[in-house]
Amino acid sequence: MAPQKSKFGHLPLSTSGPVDCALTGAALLNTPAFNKGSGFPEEERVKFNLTGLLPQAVQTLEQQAERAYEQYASRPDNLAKNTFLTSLKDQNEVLYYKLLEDHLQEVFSVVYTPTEGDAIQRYSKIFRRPEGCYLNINHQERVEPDLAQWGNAEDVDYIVVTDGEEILGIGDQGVGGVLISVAKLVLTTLCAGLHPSRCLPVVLDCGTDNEELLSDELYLGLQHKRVRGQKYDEFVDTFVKAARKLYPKAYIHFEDFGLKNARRFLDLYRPKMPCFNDDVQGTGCVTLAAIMAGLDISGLHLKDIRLVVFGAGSAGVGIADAVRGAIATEGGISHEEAAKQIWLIDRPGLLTTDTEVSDAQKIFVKDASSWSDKSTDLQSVVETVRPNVLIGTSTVPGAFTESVVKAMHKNASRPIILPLSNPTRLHEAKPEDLLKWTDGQALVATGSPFDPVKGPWGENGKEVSIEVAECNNSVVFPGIGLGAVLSRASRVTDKMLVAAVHGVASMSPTKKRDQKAPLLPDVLEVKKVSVRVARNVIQAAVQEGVATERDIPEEDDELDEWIREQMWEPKYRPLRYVEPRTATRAAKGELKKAGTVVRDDVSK
Ligand SMILES: NC(=O)c1ccc[n+]([C@@H]2O[C@H](COP(=O)([O-])OP(=O)(O)OC[C@H]3O[C@@H](n4cnc5c(N)ncnc54)[C@H](O)[C@@H]3O)[C@@H](O)[C@H]2O)c1
Ligand SMILES: O=C(O)C[C@H](O)C(=O)O
Ligand SMILES: [Mg+2]
Repeated sequence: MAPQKSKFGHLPLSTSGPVDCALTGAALLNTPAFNKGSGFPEEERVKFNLTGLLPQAVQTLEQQAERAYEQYASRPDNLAKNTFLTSLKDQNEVLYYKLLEDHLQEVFSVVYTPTEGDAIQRYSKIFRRPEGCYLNINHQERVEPDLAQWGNAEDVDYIVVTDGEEILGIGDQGVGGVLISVAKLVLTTLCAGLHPSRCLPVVLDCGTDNEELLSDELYLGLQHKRVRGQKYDEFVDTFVKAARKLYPKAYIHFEDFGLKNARRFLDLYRPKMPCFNDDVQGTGCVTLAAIMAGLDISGLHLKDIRLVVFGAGSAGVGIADAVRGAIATEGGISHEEAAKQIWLIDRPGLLTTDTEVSDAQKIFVKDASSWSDKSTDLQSVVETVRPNVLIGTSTVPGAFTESVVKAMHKNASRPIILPLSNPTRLHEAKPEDLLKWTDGQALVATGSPFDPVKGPWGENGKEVSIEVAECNNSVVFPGIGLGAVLSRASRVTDKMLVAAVHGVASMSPTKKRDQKAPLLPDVLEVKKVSVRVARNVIQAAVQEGVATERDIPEEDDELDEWIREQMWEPKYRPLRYVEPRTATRAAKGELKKAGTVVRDDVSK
């Protein structure tokens, strides 16, 4: 079968056309990127020496997905389901993504927040096979050769890297953090069609300060305290430099680094390469989009915002920055002026000129003298500053008490309240309580998924069901990554991020003027959202002069088609046999877990 040519010509990520493969027999069945199991058609069974290794029936991907779903559904709990899916991914990648796509709503929380958090905590207990690239702080000379095993310069588009120090809200998980890199990449494929074989999950193993892991003899990482200081900085820098050298086009996504490091590395590397910190920037973008949707419903504007952020770490300050930028841009005022509308609270209470703060927090501190006669805890701050938006990124469950919420509601008829701490048990409040305490008036979105809340908040006390949007960076990071990868952006600029926010906000169900609509698009819309976000990001990259890809279509419709054509989909593609001697490394299946890289035929 001749490779299908796109009307756009050369598309490095195109997913149509046959796949070159030099593997045969059992080796082919054991290579998840090529394996089709009972889905191998008759002629491929003959050509690739599979007859005798498979039962006779040739089944469709749909039939296989049905069977796999039945097996999945029979697992007793979410962690067992998560483990089942990990094994499936290890056997047949197309079938895995097909199952996820067919049951998106149901599986989202199983492959991602919150169940992935449980899998990470139990990493060394439930481990079966390695996934991703494990780098060792004690052997920095091996960073480059270890990373080089993942392919040639053209083979990697997207890298997620973590050092495992601040995983979700569950703290230091050491080497188990690799599973957050894996999960974020599953979403980039599922939600934005990044080619699964062109994504690379990395964990920087620096040791761990988690005593439980240190005393667990089954722990799989370096069993010593976290290395910090100069050696740690050198390790991160060695990794970044090696990644840039080996895969010069790859986009680097930093995930779940510790508070002190997340911002520092972002500031250091951002001006030099296409990189992104999801906890700071992704969370900032999606939360700003949710706030904008909430303002729309309550008839307010960015200039009216009075925002209290509880938990001023990576996510909290990232959100504050995004909101500050938006207020400044809309109002044509300085960032210092805009910061006056935002109050940050952390362990010591409100951050004031008397509190020790980080560089990133500095712009938000309030004059201590004007607070000298007042308490600076959450309740007092809410009573004093009368916020209309309250955000939780503190990992303190239940911090938004009835009394705090009622005090806020006194001055804000439609308070926007976003408890974002993950996993679910760490949320600052439950949606049902927030709605109960505010007579159904709170505009709520949460960091992890929650069921709709029923209550007597319709006309004449009629019972209504209120859907709660998930305000998770997963709404936006896949689309930002897709846009950056397709435009081959040399940087990720502020304007590209603002464009992403507008992309998400434009798809909020509240645009239909439904006062009870969730603030953000539903998970089922996720691919459409990613295309929209990618379009905005690409257009901003072109305007900013950082897009290095030529031939990017100008018109919206054509650009959307160009984006969609390059998104990988879970479909079986015909295999074309190539001699091992002449095969590329990818086709030989030598790369990544003994062979999950697939070279797209159309790029030749
Ligand atoms: N929904 C999302 O998309 C999303 C994105 C990123 C982070 N998060 C969640 O947000 C939480 C924080 O993540 P992070 O990366 O910012 O972590 P972080 O460690 O950088 O920040 C947490 C902050 O909360 C503060 N804090 C702790 N106890 C407090 C208390 N009693 N009172 C006030 N402040 C307190 C800490 O001092 C720290 O500054 C986590 O639960 C994480 O899962 C959610
Ligand atoms: O991973 C998530 O669910 C969101 C976020 O990146 C977090 O660290 O909590
Ligand atoms: Mg995170």
